[in-house]
Amino acid sequence: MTNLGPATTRATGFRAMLPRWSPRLATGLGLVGAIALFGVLGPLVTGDPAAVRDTGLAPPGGGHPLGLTQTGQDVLAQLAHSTRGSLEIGLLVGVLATLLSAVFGVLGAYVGGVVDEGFSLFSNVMLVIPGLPLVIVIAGFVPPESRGAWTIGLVLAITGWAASARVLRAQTLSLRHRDYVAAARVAGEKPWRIIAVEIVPNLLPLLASQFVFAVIWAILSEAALSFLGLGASNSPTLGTMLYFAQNGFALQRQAWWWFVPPGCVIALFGCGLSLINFSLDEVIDPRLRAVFRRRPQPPPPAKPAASPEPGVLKVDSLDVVYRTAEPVAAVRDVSLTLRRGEILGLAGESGCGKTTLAYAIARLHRPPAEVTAGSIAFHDREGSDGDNAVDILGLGPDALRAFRWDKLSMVFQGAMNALNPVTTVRAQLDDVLKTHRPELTAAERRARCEEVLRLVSVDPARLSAYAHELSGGMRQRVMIAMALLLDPQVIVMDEPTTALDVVVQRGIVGEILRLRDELGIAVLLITHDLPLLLEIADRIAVMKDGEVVELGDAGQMYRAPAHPYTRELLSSFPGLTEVPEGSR
Ligand SMILES: Nc1ncnc2c1ncn2[C@@H]1O[C@H](COP(=O)(O)OP(=O)(O)OP(=O)(O)O)[C@@H](O)[C@H]1O
Repeated sequence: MTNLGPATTRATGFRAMLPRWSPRLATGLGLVGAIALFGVLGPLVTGDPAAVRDTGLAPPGGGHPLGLTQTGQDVLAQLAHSTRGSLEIGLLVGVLATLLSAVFGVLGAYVGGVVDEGFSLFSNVMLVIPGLPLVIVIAGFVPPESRGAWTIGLVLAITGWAASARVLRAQTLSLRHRDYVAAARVAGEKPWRIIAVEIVPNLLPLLASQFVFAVIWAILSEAALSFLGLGASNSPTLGTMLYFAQNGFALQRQAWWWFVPPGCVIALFGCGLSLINFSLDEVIDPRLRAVFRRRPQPPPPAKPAASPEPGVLKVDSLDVVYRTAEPVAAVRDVSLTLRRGEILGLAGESGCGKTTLAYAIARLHRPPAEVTAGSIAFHDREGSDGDNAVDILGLGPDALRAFRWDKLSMVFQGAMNALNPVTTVRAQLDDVLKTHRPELTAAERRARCEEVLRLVSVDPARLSAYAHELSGGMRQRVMIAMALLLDPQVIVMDEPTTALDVVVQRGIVGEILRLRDELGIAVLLITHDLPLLLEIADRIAVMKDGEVVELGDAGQMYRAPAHPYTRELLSSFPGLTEVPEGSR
């Protein structure tokens, strides 16, 4: 049993946007930092890279740690100056390309309408023009005498921003519909402030990652251009160094010290920036952290079968931990039994672990969530309790696929958004039947789809509707119908009526009761809504900080709550005190 606290402190605000320290990030920063330092300080101590000596081509040694070129120039001095030149171009392109992509991606998507369409069209046109050939054409038009680092940087920036702009546009389109952005708009905040305060901070990890990518791209492209003789002709870069090495037949003359060092600096710099980029990816998608760090653990060994208490689902001493940087023990030593045909309510404040428990029961938890102790047993209708027991945590992938939805199904939190927007209701219901009941004919499947829709009081004509053509309550009913398709013995419902108005909520609650009575399904009903549970649940389990603090008959709990937290929860619904005793 873990001793971890349910709540932990986390990095907030700007600190939350910084990548976590890891060997990968340390190596990346080390490589980039060392090369940047070499580029900044190297030219100050290595002397004149253009100074010609009579010695000619010479390998490392004799006061020249990296040898001499064929004209007697010091390779180390050239490398230092070239590194500085390449870094300048990388930085310039990184800044310019990120700015251009932010203007065309973020601004367009936020303003919308014609501006967005215009910006989007322009980005798409830039995207389909092949990058490097365009750079070669543009660079070829600029006369060599005015082809400095700035010109090349500008050319690379103009050709390299479009892909990033599309990614930023997609992300901004998603962000601008979030509730907090709508709230800022309703509060009368000015558009520039909404972009600067609400949208851009959320895009920072993405912008940083795109900046890093643009720098890598610029350094590699500049090297390619220089190699072709189209690079910055009046300022040294790693690319021009390679160009001169190639012109001086360094490879044929086995003068490795001339071309290997610039090649290595390019490779190591790209490698360092890529490692930093991976760490930034983890900031954009924090789920990657846990996935990179942990492999899924095998489920704990099942405990010996418990006493034959009647029940279709038995959770015994279950612990679920989120293995994040500061592990969160979201479910702690939970034991409960769901009886056949019973509605068992699970109540508790937000964050107490209800959803985590529901997901663990359906084996839908994903890393970083991990069941660290306990067992979940399902007792099949076909056998007497204790026989035919299925150890849910021990099921293999195929057995789990066959078990889930067939014996135990789920109505998810926010189910209204769980329907696929681009396929009809029929197609979605049909898919479940095709997977689990391949023996059914098309006509039988259609009949079953119509039957379950009728069960939840939705007109079967709606089978050909898309999600957007249904009301919120209808979508919720369709989700319940989907959970009923295979005639399961248990349905776990996570907040099935949240976000619905009271009238629709009433209707759905009525359906749940009726289904329980008619089909004998056991329901584990999770909700914040304690009055609702008091009304329809047979028994209620109250959770606090990951533990079940009270479990008992709903009427009894209403009349005489045993745990102080249950009393507190009940008193937070003042209307409950007005309900005459025994009215349930
Ligand atoms: N992916 C995750 N990584 C780390 N901690 C998590 C993760 N998901 C949930 N938690 C933590 O686990 C605890 C339980 O969360 P859970 O979603 O189960 O609560 P809940 O009771 O269902 O809340 P609500 O009613 O608001 O949905 C919370 O402290 C939450 O912060």
